[in-house]
Amino acid sequence: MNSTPPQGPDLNEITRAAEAGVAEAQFNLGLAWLYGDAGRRDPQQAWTWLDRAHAQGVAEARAALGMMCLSGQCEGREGSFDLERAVDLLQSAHAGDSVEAAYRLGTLKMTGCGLAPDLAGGAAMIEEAARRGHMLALNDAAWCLEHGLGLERNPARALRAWQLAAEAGMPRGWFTLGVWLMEGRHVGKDPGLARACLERAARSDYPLAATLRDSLEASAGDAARALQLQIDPSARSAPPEAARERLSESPRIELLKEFVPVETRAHLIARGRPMIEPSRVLSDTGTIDRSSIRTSGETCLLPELLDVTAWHLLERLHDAVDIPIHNGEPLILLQYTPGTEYKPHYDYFDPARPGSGTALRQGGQRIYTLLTYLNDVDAGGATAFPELGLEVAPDAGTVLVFRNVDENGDIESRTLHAGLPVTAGEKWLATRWIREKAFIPERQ
Ligand SMILES: O=C(O)CCC(=O)C(=O)O
Ligand SMILES: [Fe+2]
Repeated sequence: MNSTPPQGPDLNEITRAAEAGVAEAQFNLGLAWLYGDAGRRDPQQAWTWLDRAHAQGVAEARAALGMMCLSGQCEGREGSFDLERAVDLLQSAHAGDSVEAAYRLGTLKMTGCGLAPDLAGGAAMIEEAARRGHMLALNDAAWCLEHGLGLERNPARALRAWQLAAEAGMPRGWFTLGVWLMEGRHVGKDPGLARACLERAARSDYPLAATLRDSLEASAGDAARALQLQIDPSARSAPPEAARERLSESPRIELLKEFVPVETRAHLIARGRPMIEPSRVLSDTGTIDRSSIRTSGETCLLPELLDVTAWHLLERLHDAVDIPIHNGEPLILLQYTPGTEYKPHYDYFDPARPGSGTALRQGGQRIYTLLTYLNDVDAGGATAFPELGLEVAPDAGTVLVFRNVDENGDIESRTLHAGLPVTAGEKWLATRWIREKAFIPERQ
């Protein structure tokens, strides 16, 4: 899926070629329908044309069909997921040399989704895709090299990978270089140069880039110099250690401060932003509907679509509460704009409530809630526990952890909580709800 989908006037020509049986045109037309460049999005058309290209041996079309199965558009039907078929299609595409398939299989292997978990094997495939110019793979490979995930930790190679990403125009590359220079991590501290790199990221509207840039007083340097940076062995090598703070013994509530680095936070906002839809809540009848209780926007990062950075955060969150990663519901990204809120509610499923049955069958009770604050909010947006007289400020990088059940596993009504209205700016939050058993969603 590296080629650019056709736009506007070209489309008629491509459609004619596709209808005449030209495989490459069928592939491009499929992508155009998939991403909406054909005027409107139509997964059915996308599937049809990609499938024809696939029948003619286009490996990247096979990879695109695999991606459709992963993202709930199998056979062009919305809401239809098929992990097994996705993996089959991706493996066959990879055998046919698809770069997209190498990248996606790499992430599935690393995260153990649909394939046996294999950190080193997954990282090797991601590196292969990065070497062949796959942009997302370049970012993920850099992350693996910096953090020693599946690849040997190597800041010098990570720096080179971020430089390549920046050079290729990826704002995440500029952002990371800016953060390293700002913190003096792996490279010498240089606020002027950091400002210039963050400015490049901010110009592409990369999340948090403008805020960080504005926090730097020094005059701007020339961002291009960041592409020649070398590792400085005397510089700091890692982000600061997180600190735990207990806010309540019973129910158990604690903060993990400075737990989530700014690159992860910006990346999650960047992933969430294009997919945000109005939030919904579980009703008494078991349906999931829009409601005045919860007026934020949200999206969910399905496990099949996790990238290495998002997955790495989940691993660390689950380690912090010592519960296996498969007990987690998919990560939810929430966006609150001024005036929006999440009114007082419980995260647990009350067994006495008629709508709870289906939810409880999918992995049991929600024993933990982990809320990660992704940005600093200009005003408002605290998380409040009215029964406990407690308010938690949404400090960027902090994780709020609370247990929704007591020592006996019974629901704990004092965990009643609310996301208070945001009064200025935006609030971005990542919510991870963790079940008592492995979470097995009910979906086709
Ligand atoms: O926005 C908040 O602070 C609370 C969010 C929340 O309660 C939830 O996502 O379950
Ligand atoms: Fe909640």
